[in-house]
Amino acid sequence: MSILKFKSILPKLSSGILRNTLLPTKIVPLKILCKYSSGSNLQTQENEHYDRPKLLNVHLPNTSEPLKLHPIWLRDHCRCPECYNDVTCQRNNDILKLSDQIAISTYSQSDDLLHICWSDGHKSSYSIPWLVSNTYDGKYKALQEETDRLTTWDGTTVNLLGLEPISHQRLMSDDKILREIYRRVIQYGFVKIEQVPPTKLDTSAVIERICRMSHTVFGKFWETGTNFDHKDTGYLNGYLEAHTDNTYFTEAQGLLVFHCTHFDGTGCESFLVDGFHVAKQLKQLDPSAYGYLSKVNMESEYIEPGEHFSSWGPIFRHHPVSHKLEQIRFNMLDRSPLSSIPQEEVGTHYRYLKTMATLVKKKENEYRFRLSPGTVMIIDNWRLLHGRESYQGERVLRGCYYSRSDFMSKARHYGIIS
Ligand SMILES: C[N+](C)(C)CCCC[C@H](N)C(=O)O
Ligand SMILES: O=C(O)CCC(=O)C(=O)O
Repeated sequence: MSILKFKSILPKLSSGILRNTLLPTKIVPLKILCKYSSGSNLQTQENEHYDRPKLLNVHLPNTSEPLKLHPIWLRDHCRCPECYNDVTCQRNNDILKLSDQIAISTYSQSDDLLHICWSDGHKSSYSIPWLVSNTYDGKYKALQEETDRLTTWDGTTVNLLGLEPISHQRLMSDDKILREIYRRVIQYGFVKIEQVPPTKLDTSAVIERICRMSHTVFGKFWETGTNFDHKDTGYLNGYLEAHTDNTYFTEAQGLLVFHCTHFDGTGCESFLVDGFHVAKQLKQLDPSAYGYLSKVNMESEYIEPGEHFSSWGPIFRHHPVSHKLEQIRFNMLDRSPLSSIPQEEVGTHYRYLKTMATLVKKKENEYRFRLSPGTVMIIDNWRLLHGRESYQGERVLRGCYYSRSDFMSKARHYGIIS
């Protein structure tokens, strides 16, 4: 086993709220002094095998375990212009040309770079902070151990978040506010933009300034209250219990944007429920209900002339690596006929579903307010549930969806998630 020692400080740790704490936000130029280990530390394993190769061990300061690097991984991750196109940020390599027999001929170090000459004559240089933050130990394992840093709330604590209003004028003139908008959505599940002129043009300009509108079956920039061009209760004036949208899409739209541009009537109070808070309550109240609703697949559907959407999944969906709660799919109106449960077991199913629905409907969990002309609201549709009371009179609600992938791409760009 080859051993390489680096004596230095570790790269600065990230401050992003959802970032893995072990990952550097950027590669900080480091003064790393490389000291090769003495003869006794330089070991060569006998019986080298494809899965038990000579690993290059890089000793970093303040860590007990060395960073272990397999030659084939290192050769595959060469970032030279021949192997990697840093304009397209894509690899150039053909994986089948990557030799299993590849071996390190020599290695050296200068500042924070590790240089390698390969047995095939190729030369590579790697930034050591980059190696730390892109390998199993530095990234994947850290992601598995990540703790939740979101701020969940109920109907009382939501008023204590102390969020400064964000004005239309500020949004349209100050690029820096965009990061804050993304931060609030990720941290709290919603954000409001105030003093937006209640016109179609101004609403769409606000929407487009933040992210791309998504084009779904409902169109891009939709309007309700004035038409019934999609056969959904959202287009009518009745009571809508708290729900998430698009439980019937394979990827539910990530964010919802609402702007009530006209209201002349009575009723129509809106409410939001922090589904992640409800999840915590359920876990505490009835852990087996939480476990069940995290596991059992339910089908949801949306049907209108010419369309039939369907998707399967549990109510609580967890991240495949961190196992943290990632998405709530909860819309009791859009449930398909229940076929995923043998009839003998449906009693338990309804009992768990009702336990969850009771928590969702708990008054203490609801953040109540009126959506009124001037306020554009962005809501995390993977976390918050939204609803409204019935109303009489005239109302125009405009809005759009942002896809999860699009919104998270920007949040990552702003350094809020990793
Ligand atoms: C938001 N907008 C009015 C366009 C569509 C509403 C769709 C509501 C539907 N029941 C669902 O849960 O997805
Ligand atoms: O009309 C509203 O305020 C909410 C509509 C709604 O819940 C929906 O369209 O999903």
